[in-house]
Amino acid sequence: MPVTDFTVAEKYKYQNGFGSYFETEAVEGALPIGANNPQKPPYGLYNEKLSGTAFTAPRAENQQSWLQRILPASAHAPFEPREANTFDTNPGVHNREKWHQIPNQLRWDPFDMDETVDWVHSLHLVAGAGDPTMKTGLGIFIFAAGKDMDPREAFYSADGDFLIVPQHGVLDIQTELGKILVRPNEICVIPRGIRYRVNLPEGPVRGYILELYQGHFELPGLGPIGSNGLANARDFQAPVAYFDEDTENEYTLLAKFSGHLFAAKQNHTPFDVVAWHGNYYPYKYDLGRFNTIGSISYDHPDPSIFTVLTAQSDHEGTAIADFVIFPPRWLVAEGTFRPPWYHRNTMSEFMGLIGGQYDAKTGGGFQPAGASLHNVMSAHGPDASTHDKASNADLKPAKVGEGSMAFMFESCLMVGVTEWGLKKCAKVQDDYNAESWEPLKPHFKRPSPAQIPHGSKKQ
Ligand SMILES: O=C(O)Cc1cc(O)ccc1O
Ligand SMILES: [Fe+2]
Repeated sequence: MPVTDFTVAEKYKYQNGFGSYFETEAVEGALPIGANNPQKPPYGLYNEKLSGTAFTAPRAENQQSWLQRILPASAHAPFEPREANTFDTNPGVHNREKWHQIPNQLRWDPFDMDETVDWVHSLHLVAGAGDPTMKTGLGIFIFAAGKDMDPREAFYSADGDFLIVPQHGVLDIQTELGKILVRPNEICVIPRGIRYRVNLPEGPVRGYILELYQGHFELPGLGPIGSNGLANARDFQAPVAYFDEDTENEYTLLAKFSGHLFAAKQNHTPFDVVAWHGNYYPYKYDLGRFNTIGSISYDHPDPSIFTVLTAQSDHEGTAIADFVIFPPRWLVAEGTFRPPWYHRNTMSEFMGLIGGQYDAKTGGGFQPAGASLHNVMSAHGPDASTHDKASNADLKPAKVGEGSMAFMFESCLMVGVTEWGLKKCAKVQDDYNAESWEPLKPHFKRPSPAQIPHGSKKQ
């Protein structure tokens, strides 16, 4: 069920639609009419373009917004490196950190809360591929924070778009373009460059982030499903313009740039956008609104039917990142082994669990706030206890995943694991294979020799 049903009063106002062209004014008349660069913009504001794609990107892909603000984003002192020895989320490039490329199936126990840090310092890169300096690939982060960001700080990532999946706690996000409240079972996307500040109104938070170093997320094509279904465009919500007015106090702008942290001072608030229009903006989506589609005859379909958002590579149908969910749903397939099949995938699969239990792993080792990684061609599938139950189940219609939400970041890229992800976090389970697949028993019943025309030898 949706988190944001009609009975829950929302703290902030939104405008609805995915990829829509929005206009929003916190002060009526702040957007110039019929021009982007009038000699004298309304109310003495500055206008500023924020480009999310190359100027010359095809019209259908082009993303940008025009911001009407009290002072331009460039009005700050030069950036200085901050925490250069500790803040590095771009392994390989600066040689302090390196990727571990390993074929093992990996599973992590729930990641710890950390109440001592704010949003910026809560970001732990666990896995990824590519390089933000080349605008290729993705980074997968775990976040765990217990402190509000300083009210005089704003953060942005020049490296990519953040797809944020909270698992615990509430994120109150003030962005340049307005405010968004994000709770578990909701997600939000903060595109590259947008400045924001995260408050934690209900205490500690924890969750997952996919940072997309190339392109942007879009809704998957629906093919024969038709014009509605899966995540519907109107359920995506963008903030309305909201601004602070402060040109007296000192603020710090924090930038994540090639995985490193930089800081610059400025003597005015970064949150001074009075109005904006465009199609480059942060947005949120309530996973409870996903219209889940599945087999109503037989067989287990590909999980692509559960794709919420996709970011395509240059090869259509092959994603740099798919965000896929496994919501509560009815399984009715007849004569079918209903959980996921055993498989090896040319794509890599990183999974997390927001709450409840995932129907492919009923053995107990895949827990909320934990994770798993099945890399390119790393074999996986239901654990032995799930196989046993599902092979003998009475195939009545059954609701799976009640109160549960698992998700997958699926990528065509082989993902490496960081030193933190493999060792420092101390959450990798050493009994994943032993618990999941090694206990599987052969059930092969050898037919009579006449039934095996080409022969085979029993050892
Ligand atoms: O491995 C997993 O649990 C994810 C998954 C689910 C599914 O229903 C089919 C394929 C797949 O990779
Ligand atoms: Fe899989």
